[in-house]
Amino acid sequence: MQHLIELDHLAKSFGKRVILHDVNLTVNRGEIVGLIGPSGSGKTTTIKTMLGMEKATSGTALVLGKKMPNRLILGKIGYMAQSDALYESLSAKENLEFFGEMKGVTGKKLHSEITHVSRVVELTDYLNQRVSGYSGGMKRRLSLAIALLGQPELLILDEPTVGIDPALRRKIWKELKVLRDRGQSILITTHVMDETELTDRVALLLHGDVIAFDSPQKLEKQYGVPTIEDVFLTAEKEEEQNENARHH
Ligand SMILES: Nc1ncnc2c1ncn2[C@@H]1O[C@H](COP(=O)(O)OP(=O)(O)OP(=O)(O)O)[C@@H](O)[C@H]1O
Repeated sequence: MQHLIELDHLAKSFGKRVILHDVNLTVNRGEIVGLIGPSGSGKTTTIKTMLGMEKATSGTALVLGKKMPNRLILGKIGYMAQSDALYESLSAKENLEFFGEMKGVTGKKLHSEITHVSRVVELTDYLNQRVSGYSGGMKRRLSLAIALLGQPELLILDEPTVGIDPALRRKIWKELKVLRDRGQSILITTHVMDETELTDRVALLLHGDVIAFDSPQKLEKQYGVPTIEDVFLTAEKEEEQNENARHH
């Protein structure tokens, strides 16, 4: 298997509304790929369609070489959805135990992993608290910790750093790089442009198309600008001009 994720001319409409036009994207082993785009550009729809939670209108999506949904494959990836799916009446620790066991991590291994992932997201002191008393940011952090359990070869993280303060965000990125260096692969969506400077490759999603896909450094060079935010603004402007030219 060459790519852990391979999206080939993926398209998705809801009724007459086209959300994804033509999304092409790959994730290789041991790399962090960012998917950025403004709110409503189709990031979550891309992820849900690739995971088979939404049916593609056309095109193909392969995850670990297989078409989703596929239960075996789902057990092998760490997926963090945009909305938290946690057991509110249970403690954080009980949530981690439950989801860890579902992934087949048990006994001492489970407890050492829980200790580690809780540290990464700085929830060690709150593990015995019920999730219903958690803030939004704490719930995001717990969801991320759950996704990391079992050291999955592929992590798919949908806006994992929303509601998380900058210091912890930096720490989380550091951990993601450690995982990447160990050979795990990560697809991460965000609308925080400066976060994508930390990815190996970044796909810019605009109106349901990937308008550019390369390393942040190469994109900055190609567009002759200093940041990914500038790349995005420049690419967006070019797209608009192309659109206008097509209509005149
Ligand atoms: N089930 C659905 N039925 C109809 N429209 C939908 C459905 N799901 C998403 N959409 C529409 O698709 C568009 C893209 O939504 P999506 O959630 O993929 O964007 P996003 O890039 O993840 O945005 P955000 O950063 O705000 O989460 C939105 O306009 C949304 O209203």
